Amino acid sequence: MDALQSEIWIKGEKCSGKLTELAPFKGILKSKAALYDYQCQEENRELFRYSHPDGKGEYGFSYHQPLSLEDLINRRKATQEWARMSAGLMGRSPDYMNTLLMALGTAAPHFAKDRQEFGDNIKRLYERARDEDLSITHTFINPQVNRSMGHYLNSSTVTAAKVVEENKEGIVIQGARLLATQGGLTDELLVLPAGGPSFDDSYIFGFMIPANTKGLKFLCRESFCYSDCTFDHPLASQFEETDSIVVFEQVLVPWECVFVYKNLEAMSTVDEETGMYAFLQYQSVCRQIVKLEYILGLCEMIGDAIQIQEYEHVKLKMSEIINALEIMKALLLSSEVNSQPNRYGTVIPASTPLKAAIQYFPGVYPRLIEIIEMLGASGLISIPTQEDFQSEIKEDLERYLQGANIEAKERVRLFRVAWDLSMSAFGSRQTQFERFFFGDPVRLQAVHYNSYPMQPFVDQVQEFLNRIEEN
Ligand SMILES: Cc1cc2nc3c(=O)[nH]c(=O)nc-3n(C[C@H](O)[C@H](O)[C@H](O)COP(=O)(O)OP(=O)(O)OC[C@H]3O[C@@H](n4cnc5c(N)ncnc54)[C@H](O)[C@@H]3O)c2cc1C
Repeated sequence: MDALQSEIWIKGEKCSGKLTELAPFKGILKSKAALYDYQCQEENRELFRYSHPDGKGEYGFSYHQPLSLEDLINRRKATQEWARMSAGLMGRSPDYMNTLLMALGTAAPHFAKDRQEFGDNIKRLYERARDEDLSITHTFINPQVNRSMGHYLNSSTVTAAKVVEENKEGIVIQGARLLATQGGLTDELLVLPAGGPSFDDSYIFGFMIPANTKGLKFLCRESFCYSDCTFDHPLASQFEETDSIVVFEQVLVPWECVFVYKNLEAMSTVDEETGMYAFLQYQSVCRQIVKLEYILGLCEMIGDAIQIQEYEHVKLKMSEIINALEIMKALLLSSEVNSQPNRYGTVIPASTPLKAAIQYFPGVYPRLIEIIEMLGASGLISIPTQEDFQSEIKEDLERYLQGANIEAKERVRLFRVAWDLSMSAFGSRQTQFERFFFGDPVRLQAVHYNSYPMQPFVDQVQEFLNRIEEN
């Protein structure tokens, strides 16, 4: 990441020097490095690495094409093991995008239908990313300038990224996209057409380019990592991913990086051909389950620290978390049990239960955060810092902030985690992330309804009606 020298802006300044030493980024980069280190440890080899039949080498699990249910289950175990290293808080751990690239790259003939070289390109991009174990960010959304139904993307004022020139070397992109989580903090950037109606084919492209490509700028939001003290900011100091607007300033995308171009048909059938959404949802649901496990454990520890578990409403709230966890686990299992190979041999988890999970979680997550706040109460506010515990008021804190069976500093450490997950800027952003990261929940629900096989249920009711004898 230090060597790339990608163009990253934060708080009005262009970053220079080593990213791994800059306050907003060093925590998340260290946490990502820990994932790769863990994957490389000899004792984790079986779970995290696989050998390709060509015998060329060993690769990270997230690039593995599952060819059996066993492969899929292994993918789940590895995904969740990685997710546990961040308590499910790293929404864009590298396996998210690697999984997408695997789904696209192993379905190369789909892209070759348009132009043979597009099939070759996606296969080569996948294999290079796999061989070098690259990390990738993505940006699939146009700027939020005007979302009205009749809005036509005006070509005289380019806002959404579009092709402005095509030449021998490639396509030239001008405009912006949002919202790249970890934008600038990955090796590469993957771009697919933004959803919704497209009146103009200059907005239809799919490519992957290095993050340091000339003209590519990552405009980061303010960092929510206010200090690197892990006692004061236990989560933000490690897992603040940053989000950025991606600006393309006359970016030349070489032809060899392009795999979709001005072909709406290739995009409208891409999910059915590659299973890409099912795989992205599968990775997300695996991670969300881990997050739920941590929320459940955290709430139980809060309850124990101040001895509130005997109260009926506390039990009810705890059972809400348990229900959410069990529902998500059941949906994930259903997606595995009903998985099917596609025409390229890739075993794709069933999409219907995953769609249900990916819509259910954004609804239930804010409620779970509310439960943390309701159980923690003032404990989420009475959270002195590490410096306070090292100062003259130490004895006061130790006496007045002790728990029922836990020392004050340990109790504050626990409640600080709860605060950072719920009430801090980092925690609020986590809630917004879970609401929106897979797309607008409103439109996702509509898509699910539109694609759900309704006829068998209608037939069932019709048969039932037919059986009722008139009197
Ligand atoms: C923390 C965070 C991280 C993210 N990370 C990434 C990332 O890494 N990569 C990436 O590509 N994207 C990322 N996203 C973007 C995410 O995909 C979008 O937020 C999501 O698709 C919704 O789009 P939008 O934010 O532009 O909302 P809008 O589409 O602008 O919606 C705003 C409101 O208007 C309503 N609305 C708008 N249009 C319609 C319509 N046609 N019909 C009905 N209602 C409508 C919506 O329901 C919503 O209430 C991230 C978002 C967040 C919040």
